[in-house]
Amino acid sequence: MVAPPDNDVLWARALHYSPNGSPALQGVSLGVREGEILAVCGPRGSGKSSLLRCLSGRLVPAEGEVWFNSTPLHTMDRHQREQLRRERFGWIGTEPGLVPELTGWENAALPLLLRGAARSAAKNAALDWLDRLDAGDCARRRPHQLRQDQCQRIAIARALITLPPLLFADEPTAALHRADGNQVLRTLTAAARSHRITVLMTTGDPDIAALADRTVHLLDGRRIGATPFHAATGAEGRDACSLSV
Ligand SMILES: Nc1ncnc2c1ncn2[C@@H]1O[C@H](COP(=O)(O)OP(=O)(O)OP(=O)(O)O)[C@@H](O)[C@H]1O
Repeated sequence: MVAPPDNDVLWARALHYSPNGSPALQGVSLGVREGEILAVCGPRGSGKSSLLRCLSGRLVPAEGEVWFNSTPLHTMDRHQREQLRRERFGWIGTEPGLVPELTGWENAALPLLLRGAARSAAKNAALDWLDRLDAGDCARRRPHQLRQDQCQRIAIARALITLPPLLFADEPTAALHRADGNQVLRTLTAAARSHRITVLMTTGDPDIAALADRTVHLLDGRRIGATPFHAATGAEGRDACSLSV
């Protein structure tokens, strides 16, 4: 086993994944630096979700290595991976996946409540995050009373409330109206930057990818190059990836 580079918080080498014989990932390698916001782009079926699921320990690749700092995910058993995901990773899916019986703030506070936090402290933290995500007026309503973008803001608050070192977002705004999606993502990336949360997100939308520090592209389960984002303007861009395919 090869040790990962010191400056990468997440590092993957030569990932292969073929569900039901369909080659979703064919040798993808990737490094993500601490505090970086990285967008994985590609057309439908290019392997974006499969990559995110392998990197976050939701799936185990058939071949290859995944390291979180100095911890190898690919050799962990299921219980160890679940614990790591619960304690260190955040996840935002395309659908909010809220609990219908709970209010907005209870949904956002759920990770803290499950960790045994006092209800009042968890509520205050949830209200704070909902405010920051422009969803303060959703706190006392249940999901069926809310719009899709409001539910997704609650899901983002739920993912951020524990301040995970690493946040995975799988097409987090794909189900939203374009303007809503862009605004939700701006708030998410601003919150992540202010807390130095590393973010790995997938998207098929170049406008969403433009909010990241760096973009990598997938096609047919392979990386087809890495571009430092904003390289032309130098506005927010950081160095290119430490590893290529
Ligand atoms: N569980 C599965 N069973 C069979 N095929 C799968 C499975 N998961 C992914 N695939 C196939 O692997 C390829 C990559 O899928 P994946 O969902 O990772 O791509 P994607 O880029 O996220 O696409 P989308 O934007 O449509 O979600 C596709 O051809 C898909 O049909």
